[in-house]
Amino acid sequence: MSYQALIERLTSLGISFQRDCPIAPHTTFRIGGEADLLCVIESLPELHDTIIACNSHHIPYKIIGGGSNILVSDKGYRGLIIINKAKDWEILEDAEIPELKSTALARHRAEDVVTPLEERQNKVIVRIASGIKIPTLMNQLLKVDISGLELFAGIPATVGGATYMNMHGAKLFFGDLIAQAQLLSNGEVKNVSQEYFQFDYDYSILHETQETVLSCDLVLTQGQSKEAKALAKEWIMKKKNQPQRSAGCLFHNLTNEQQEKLGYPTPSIGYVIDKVLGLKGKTIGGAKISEGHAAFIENTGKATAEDVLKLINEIKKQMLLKTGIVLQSEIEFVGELN
Ligand SMILES: NC(=O)C1=CN([C@@H]2O[C@H](COP(=O)(O)OP(=O)(O)OC[C@H]3O[C@@H](n4cnc5c(N)ncnc54)[C@H](OP(=O)(O)O)[C@@H]3O)[C@@H](O)[C@H]2O)C=CC1
Ligand SMILES: C=C(O[C@H]1[C@H](O)[C@@H](CO)O[C@H](OP(=O)(O)OP(=O)(O)OC[C@H]2O[C@@H](n3ccc(=O)[nH]c3=O)[C@H](O)[C@@H]2O)[C@@H]1NC(C)=O)C(=O)O
Repeated sequence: MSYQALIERLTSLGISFQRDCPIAPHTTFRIGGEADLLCVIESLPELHDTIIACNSHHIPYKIIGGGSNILVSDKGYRGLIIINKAKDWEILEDAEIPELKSTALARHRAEDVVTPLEERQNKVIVRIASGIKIPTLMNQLLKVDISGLELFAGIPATVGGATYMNMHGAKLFFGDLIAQAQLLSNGEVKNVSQEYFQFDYDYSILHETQETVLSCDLVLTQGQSKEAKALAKEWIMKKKNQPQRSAGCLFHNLTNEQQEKLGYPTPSIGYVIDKVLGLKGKTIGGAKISEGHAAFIENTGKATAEDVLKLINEIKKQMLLKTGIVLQSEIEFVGELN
């Protein structure tokens, strides 16, 4: 693959890049080989222009947001890795507040659904660039007395990754808050509403279309920041056992039907890996099933992607043997993995 034309284009746009650059520092796992090319973009016009340049020179690219839901191959990535750090946001004054649907209500029993701070009369729409990290955004918004993200406190995802995966915190899904989004689709910018995404558990239509989220218009709450701060603190505390050098929960929790059929007290896949499969603490190379929460694999220092994959396969094998359930891993794989 020749990168010369792309390099010339990026240079003329003033976008700096590195060759043969390690991807691991841009992921929460801290695992992965080198990218042939890697650039860090700081604004939406840069993100837009970089993708257009890749398309016109037929160079594969991959966007990394928080890098919190990916496992990067030990062989790295052939193409351009784009680290998205576009972080502007603005309140859209007088924007119409649409009726929104909830993935949570479609999936869980209504009485189980936790909604963020019930009193939501004073709604506000905020347009947010896709590269900002959720904790940074939450804190900046709380400073101007806007709440609504507290159930996602402590999740190191960006707005783009959270949309792509329909991130959840408790039983609130990120897509539940999206009024509209601005996507880059085949070189064109388009506005789409919540319905377009077909949000489900760890799913949006972006898995099929490969469009890029430039920004999202979120319906948030004007006020209640004091209560929101307390709730955010509570969720951060609840997650204190979860390891940092990981990619979140590796598998979906059980469905209500699976849980009932197996007679387990919780749908938590962490519970199953720990108490049913007895695999908590199992280690392959530098990868370990976390002692803090067994749905996480953690990098104890020098784990490779191969180590993590072997551990994932071991969990899948034991799960199938003991419960008959075929587990699907929920993380995205980047580059060539065996
Ligand atoms: N509940 C929890 O405690 C935790 C949850 N998570 C989950 O991790 C997710 C990952 O977020 P993040 O770390 O930012 O994502 P990542 O950087 O890990 O990227 C994950 C995927 O999101 C896609 N993506 C990233 N940015 C964009 C964008 N602007 N437009 C379209 N697609 C994009 C990429 O797909 P591609 O380039 O192929 O389009 C990639 O495959 C969250 O949604 C959350 O669900 C993670 C950790 C903990
Ligand atoms: C980390 C993620 O989200 C996490 C989120 O952080 C936590 C917040 O409490 O709630 C979910 O975990 P979870 O369903 O395992 O909830 P927890 O409250 O941690 O555990 C539920 C029950 O399982 C038990 N449990 C959990 C882990 C474990 O190793 N052993 C165990 O016995 C716990 O004791 C508890 O009784 C999300 N997981 C999924 C797949 O929905 C993610 O999606 O990446």
